[in-house]
Amino acid sequence: MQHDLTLHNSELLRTRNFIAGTWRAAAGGATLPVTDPANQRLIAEVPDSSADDAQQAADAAYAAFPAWRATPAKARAQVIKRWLALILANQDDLGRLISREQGKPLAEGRAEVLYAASYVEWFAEEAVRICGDVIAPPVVGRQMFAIKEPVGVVAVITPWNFPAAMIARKIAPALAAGCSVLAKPAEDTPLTALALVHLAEQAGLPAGVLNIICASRAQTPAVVDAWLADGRVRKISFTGSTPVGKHLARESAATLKKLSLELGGNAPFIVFDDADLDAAVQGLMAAKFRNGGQTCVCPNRVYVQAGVFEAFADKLAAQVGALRVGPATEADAQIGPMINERAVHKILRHIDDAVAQGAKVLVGGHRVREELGPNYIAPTVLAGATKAAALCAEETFGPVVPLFRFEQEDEVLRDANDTPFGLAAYFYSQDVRRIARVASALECGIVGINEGAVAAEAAPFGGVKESGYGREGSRHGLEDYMHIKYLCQGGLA
Ligand SMILES: NC(=O)c1ccc[n+]([C@@H]2O[C@H](COP(=O)([O-])OP(=O)(O)OC[C@H]3O[C@@H](n4cnc5c(N)ncnc54)[C@H](O)[C@@H]3O)[C@@H](O)[C@H]2O)c1
Ligand SMILES: O=C[C@H](O)CS(=O)(=O)O
Repeated sequence: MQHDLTLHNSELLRTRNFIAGTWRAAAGGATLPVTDPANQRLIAEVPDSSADDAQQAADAAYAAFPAWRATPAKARAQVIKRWLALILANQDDLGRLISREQGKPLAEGRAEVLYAASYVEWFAEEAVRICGDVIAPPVVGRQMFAIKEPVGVVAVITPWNFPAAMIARKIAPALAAGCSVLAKPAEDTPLTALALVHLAEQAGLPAGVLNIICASRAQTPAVVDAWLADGRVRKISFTGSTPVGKHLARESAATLKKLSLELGGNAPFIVFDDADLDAAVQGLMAAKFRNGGQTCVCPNRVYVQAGVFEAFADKLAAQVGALRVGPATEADAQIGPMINERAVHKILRHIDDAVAQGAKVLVGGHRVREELGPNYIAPTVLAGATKAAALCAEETFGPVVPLFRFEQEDEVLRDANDTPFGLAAYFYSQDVRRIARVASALECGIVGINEGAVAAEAAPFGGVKESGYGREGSRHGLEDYMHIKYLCQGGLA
């Protein structure tokens, strides 16, 4: 059953699983609703899959892998390029689909399509540059080679905050490497992923090479656990929360699967007293309020050196207070609804906890636009939060900026690194020696130096510590979908 989502290309609204080249309902016939976070209205219903569906998908992917692996890299690249062309040709519809099911402003939805497409383009090009080594033999009569081979069947599990980009930056390298794919998108935002798979089918991807099944939060463990227990599934590529990432790491040990884990963050954003304050404010606005703060790399703690604290706080509060909150249907909306009530409750808990411990609300701090629904939070700046505040240890994943004052560099580096997470960090300084020291001292995978917008397909994206391991994008992104085989040929003396 579908509701009022009109697309230029109506074929993009898919409400079935895609297994072995056919669109089908869940084996048990169950469905789950996909609702618009802007107003809680039903958009469509998709299959609520079970372990049976997971098994069927794994059968299909395993059967399709040998032929796809044997397909010349150039031919694989051509299919991926056709997929790219179809994604770009459907940018408007895909952008609207993203905004509708995830809630982000339409401009951000359209931009995400281009971001997703940039990964597809990157790995279409990388596919034909997979090279190995010819090794100088240490003894006479021997030839030695190191070749790269696809790992096999890959399960990709993705979050709701970037419904197109997160799945594209997994499927594209997997296909480029010659792997076959099992995809399980987030229960809140399956429609974009289903549309992308439809376009991959249109691009001529052979049946069984790419399979996608949807599942509710309740059914997802059964689906993914079936893949975890299946020895034919040789890799899990996961983007999501650290607790789920740890679960996948534990459960994949039984069959020693290769893992890529892009997990939670708790990014510090540091403003030193020698920073360009206007640039720092702009950088923070870009990093923090993209997708309403619902990104894994957005600043979660903002440290400002004492000498510039008041000036920075004033500049920031003025900009944050001017942000417009509303649904994607409002052209001037800059901050959309949060994804669901659970997310809203966490954000409000963080604000209330910080205030209870002495923080002052400079702007925001409450729900807004409640006539539209319960998921709208006012962009918020807090000053004077303590280290004991929940928002210091936990990822808020919303439009909340807690400002912390600091005196010395060594003090702020200690605080910045005082977290089990290590995904992204940002700092603003114009002192070249400080830039070198701080960039080296920060414990994370991504550092923005006088820059708040770090995402790019050419960059290795990933974290350290409990933000996971593996890298997505860049020339490193393909390695996670391949292994190296050493060939030693003797008898040539
Ligand atoms: N590092 C990154 O690139 C990155 C990107 C986006 C989001 N994230 C992180 O993801 C989190 C927010 O996304 P989320 O709420 O969708 O995360 P989540 O971990 O709840 O869900 C992510 C995916 O895992 C699935 N899942 C949930 N429970 C599972 C289980 N027991 N077994 C198998 N799969 C399960 C979900 O259905 C979803 O598809 C945040 O922590 C954010 O930092 C990280
Ligand atoms: O939320 C996580 C995304 O990976 C952030 S980004 O779009 O890659 O910067």
